[in-house]
Amino acid sequence: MTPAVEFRGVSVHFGQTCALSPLDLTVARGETLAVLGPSGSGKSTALKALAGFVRPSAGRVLLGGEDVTDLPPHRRGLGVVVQSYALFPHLRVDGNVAFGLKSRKAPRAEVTSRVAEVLDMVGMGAYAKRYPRELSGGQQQRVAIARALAIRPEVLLLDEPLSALDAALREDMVAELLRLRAELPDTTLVYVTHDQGEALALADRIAVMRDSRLVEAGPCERLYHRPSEEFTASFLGASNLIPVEVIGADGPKRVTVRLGDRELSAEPTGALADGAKVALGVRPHRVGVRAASGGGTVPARLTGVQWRGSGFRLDLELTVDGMPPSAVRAEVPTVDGLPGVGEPVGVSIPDGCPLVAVRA
Ligand SMILES: Nc1ncnc2c1ncn2[C@@H]1O[C@H](COP(=O)(O)OP(=O)(O)OP(=O)(O)O)[C@@H](O)[C@H]1O
Repeated sequence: MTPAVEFRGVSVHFGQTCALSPLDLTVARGETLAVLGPSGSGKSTALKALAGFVRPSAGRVLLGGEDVTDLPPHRRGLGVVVQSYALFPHLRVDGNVAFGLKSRKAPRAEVTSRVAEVLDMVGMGAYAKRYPRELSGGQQQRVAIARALAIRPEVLLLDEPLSALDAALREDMVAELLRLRAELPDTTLVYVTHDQGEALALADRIAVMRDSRLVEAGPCERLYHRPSEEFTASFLGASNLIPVEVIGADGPKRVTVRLGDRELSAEPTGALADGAKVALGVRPHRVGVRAASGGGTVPARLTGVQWRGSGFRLDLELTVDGMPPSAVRAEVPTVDGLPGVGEPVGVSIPDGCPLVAVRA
């Protein structure tokens, strides 16, 4: 089927600065793609190239199979929501939401019914006559989403739509976006965020970006549990990357690795070339910490303890003979029975963690 969105070798330069290295990426109709990456990784630039706000230096942008690279933003038929709400301050809520329909010369009756419909969709039906300044941040962002949806776009672009809101409100808004998503099964969503929680909650697939490049793209579950790239493992789920030595393959999906004098079974996430430097990706909550080393544990030193309310974050340094000290983070429910900071401890790592090939 023709993809709803297609980037074909799209790159963007601002003078000497490369803001987007050639990007090849497709989004299927009805799919939610999260574009995830740290600040300055090129996420917004990719979205702006798609929306028509910046012109690619090379490559083509296609919507529904049609090349729109040379079309201005308003002729691309996209809905766009940005971080800063960008509502028109002099227009009431209904005026803001009607704006796109009026500029498309929609009949008055259609404008009225559609405005009421989308405001209800985002739970803002009772606020139609307010001005943006009379609304909270979360309410303004709901209106911005309603405004973007009013023209029934096939593709809705959201650029960090929740980042101006406080943490509790962001979680409520994610739940609302999921509900809205279910009401619009055919609409394609491209959601730019630096927040992995939002990406995992909302997206079908994630495109991970770093340094103006696409690192890898794939279904959320695959990227979270079996990332191919070291950066994905550390950024998505804050995996520890523990250097290990591969000592044998037990089939295509299992290899045995050695960490000190411990042998562990691990799951490879891609082809392992001879001599590849590999790391075991271990989430902090899967790292076990005990008082003394021995008994199947890896020797380590406790370097820091932080109480986080629901549990503790422990910073550790693996002290394996023949290996440089390696920092590891653990999340544990209790520190009862553990020695103080600076003391030796034993770290246990479960079988079945993904093995990430690290390029030398
Ligand atoms: N108008 C511009 N002129 C020059 N450089 C730019 C411009 N816009 C972006 N860049 C640069 O391009 C790179 C990618 O920026 P971009 O805004 O796409 O990143 P981002 O991942 O969206 O970051 P953030 O989450 O901070 O918005 C950055 O190095 C940025 O400084």
